[in-house]
Amino acid sequence: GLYGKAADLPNVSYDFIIVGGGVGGSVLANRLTENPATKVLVLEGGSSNEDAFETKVPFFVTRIPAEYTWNYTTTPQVGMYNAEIPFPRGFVLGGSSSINGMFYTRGSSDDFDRYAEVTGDPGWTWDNVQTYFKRNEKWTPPADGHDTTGQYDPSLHSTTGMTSFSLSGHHQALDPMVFQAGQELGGIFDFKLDYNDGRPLGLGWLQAAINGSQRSSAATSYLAPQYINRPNLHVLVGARVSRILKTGSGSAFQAVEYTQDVVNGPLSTFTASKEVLLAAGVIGTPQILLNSGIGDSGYLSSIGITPLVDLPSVGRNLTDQPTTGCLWNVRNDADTFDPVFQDEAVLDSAMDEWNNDGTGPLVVTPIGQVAFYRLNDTELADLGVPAGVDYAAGPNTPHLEIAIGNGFVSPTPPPGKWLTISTNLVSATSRGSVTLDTTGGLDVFRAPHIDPAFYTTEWDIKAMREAVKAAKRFVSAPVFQDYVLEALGPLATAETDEEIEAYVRGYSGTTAHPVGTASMSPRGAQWGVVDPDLKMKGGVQGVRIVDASVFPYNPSMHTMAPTYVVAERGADLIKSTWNL
Ligand SMILES: Cc1cc2nc3c(=O)[nH]c(=O)nc-3n(C[C@H](O)[C@H](O)[C@H](O)COP(=O)(O)OP(=O)(O)OC[C@H]3O[C@@H](n4cnc5c(N)ncnc54)[C@H](O)[C@@H]3O)c2cc1C
Repeated sequence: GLYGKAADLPNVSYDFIIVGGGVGGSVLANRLTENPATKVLVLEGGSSNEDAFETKVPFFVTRIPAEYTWNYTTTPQVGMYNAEIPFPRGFVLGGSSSINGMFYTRGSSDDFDRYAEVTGDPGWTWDNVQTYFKRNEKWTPPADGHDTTGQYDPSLHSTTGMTSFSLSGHHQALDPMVFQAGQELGGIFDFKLDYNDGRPLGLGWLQAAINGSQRSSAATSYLAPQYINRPNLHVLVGARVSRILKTGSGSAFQAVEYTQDVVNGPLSTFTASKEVLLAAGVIGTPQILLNSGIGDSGYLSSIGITPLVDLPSVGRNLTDQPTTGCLWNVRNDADTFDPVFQDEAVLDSAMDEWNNDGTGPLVVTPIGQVAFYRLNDTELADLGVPAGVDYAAGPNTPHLEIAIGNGFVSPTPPPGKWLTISTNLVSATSRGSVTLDTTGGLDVFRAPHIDPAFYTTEWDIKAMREAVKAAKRFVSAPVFQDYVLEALGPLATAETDEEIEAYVRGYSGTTAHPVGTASMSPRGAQWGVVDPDLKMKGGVQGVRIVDASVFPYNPSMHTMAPTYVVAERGADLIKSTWNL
C-alpha cells in the first residue's frame, strides 16, 4: 500500500528497504514482492504520482511543475562560459521516468558488451540482457491505431513485459518531410527501421514510453494498483533519506535514516533484516553515501565527516550527455504543434480530445524522429582523434544524436511556426562529480554540488560542433527549401568552427542522462563502488546499489531502458542470493 505518514505504516519488520521509488526502486519493489513472504519498504522523497496530472499527458513533458523535480542546478560550467544550468531529476514516485522525455532506446550491443568487459561479468553482455529488456517491455499499439508496418521491427519487441512502449499516436505534417530529407541526403540520415536492434545508426521513428494516450512510467507500470497494494509492499512517500547507518559490530549498514520533515526533523530509522537497496539515482545515491561516511576518506575528513569506509569513487565519474538546441523559423502556414501552447483555444480543444477520446496532439512527445550516427574515419582524423581511438563503445555505437520536433519544443513558444533539432553528444568524454555542499556547515539535506563538467574535453566540444553542422545540413535538404526560413538567434550567423563552438557553449543544457557516480567495477578492483552483482565494495555488508549510478560509461542512447535492465537483473541477483 501507499503511505503518506510513517505513523500509519503497519508494524512489520522488513526484509528489504529500498531507498528511492524511481526506475530502479520501482522495479525492485515489484519483483521482490512477487514472493508474498518477502516484506519490502520503499522510502521515496517525493510525492505520489497519482494526482500528478502533468506527468500523465505525454505532450506536457515540457510543463512538468517544479514540485515534481529536485530543482537542482549545476556548479558553474567552465566549458559553458561559467553558466549554472538546470539539472532536472524526478521528485515523485516513478522518479525521473515520471518527468522524462519518454524516449525508448536500449543502447548499442557494444555498450553492454563493454559493461561486461570492464566489470568482468559476462552477465552484462548485450546477448545476456535481452531477457531483461523483454521483461521490461510491453509493446503497445499507438493511440491513433495507425498501421505501423515499416515503422519498427516487431520481431525485436516483447508484448508481455511491464512498461508500455509505442510509436507516435498522432500524425505530424512534418513526418513525411523528415524521411524525404533523409532520402535526399542519405549517409548518416539513411532510414533505420528500428534503432533498438543493437546497432542504432540511421534515421528512424521515435519509440516512447507511452500507453495509449498516457505516459507509462516506472510508477504506472511496476507500481500499478495490483502491485502497490500487495500486503507485503509498503511505499512511504515524502520520506527523505539522509544516511545509511552501521548495524551490529561488523561492517553491515542495514539501517536507513530518514525524515518526513527536512526542516524540523526528527530523523528516524528503519532496519532491513536482509539488505538495504539504494536506488536514489545518480545524485541521491552518492549524496547518501557521502553523508554516511562512505567515500574518499581524505575528502570526507576535510569536510568534517568521519570516514567509515574509504571508497574514493563515490560521487566521481559523473558522466552526462550535453544537448544543444537548434531552432528554425518555418513558413507561417506550416502545420506545426506550436499553436497548442500559443493559443488557449487550441490547447482547450486538444485537452478535450485527450480527455474524451485519448487522441490528438497531446498523446505524443514533441519529438517525432531521431537519427543516431557516427563520425567517419576522415572526420575523426580531422577532429584530431588518433587513429584506432574510438570514444564510443564500438563500431555499432553512435557518437551523436539528432532529435527532430515539429515545432518549438518549449512550454512557452514565441510567436510563429518552428522546427526544433536537438543535437545530443551521446559518447561524451568529459567527467564530473557530485560532492556535498558544506557552505555554512554540514546539512544532509542540502542539494549537493553537481558538476557534469560539460565540454571540458576537446572531443566533446568538437564533436558537438559537428552535430550542429549536421543539423544545419539536414534543414538544407531540398524538401525544406520553401519550408525552413531562418535559424533562431546566433545559430543563423554561426558559420565558422569557432562561431559554432561558441554557439554550442552558449546554448547547451543537459539531456538529463547522467550515470557513473557509484560505478560497477570488477571484484577486487581498486576503483568503483559496487561489484558486478551490485553489492557494495569496501567491505560494506548488506547494501546494494540498483540505479543509473552503477553504469561505468553512459549507454550511447538515452538511459531509462538500460536502467530498467540493471534493475531487472538486479532483482534476479538479489533473489538468487536469498533463494527467493
Ligand atoms: C528531464 C529528464 C528527461 C529524460 N529523458 C529521458 C528519455 O527521454 N529517455 C530515457 O531513456 N531517459 C531519459 N531520462 C533519464 C532517465 O529517466 C533516468 O536515467 C532514469 O530514470 C534513472 O533511473 P534511476 O532509478 O537511477 O533514478 P530515478 O528514476 O531518478 O529515481 C530516483 C528516485 O530516488 C528518489 N530519491 C533521491 N534521493 C532520495 C533521498 N535522499 N531520499 C528518498 N528518495 C530519494 C527520487 O525522488 C527518485 O524518485 C530523462 C531524465 C530526466 C530527468
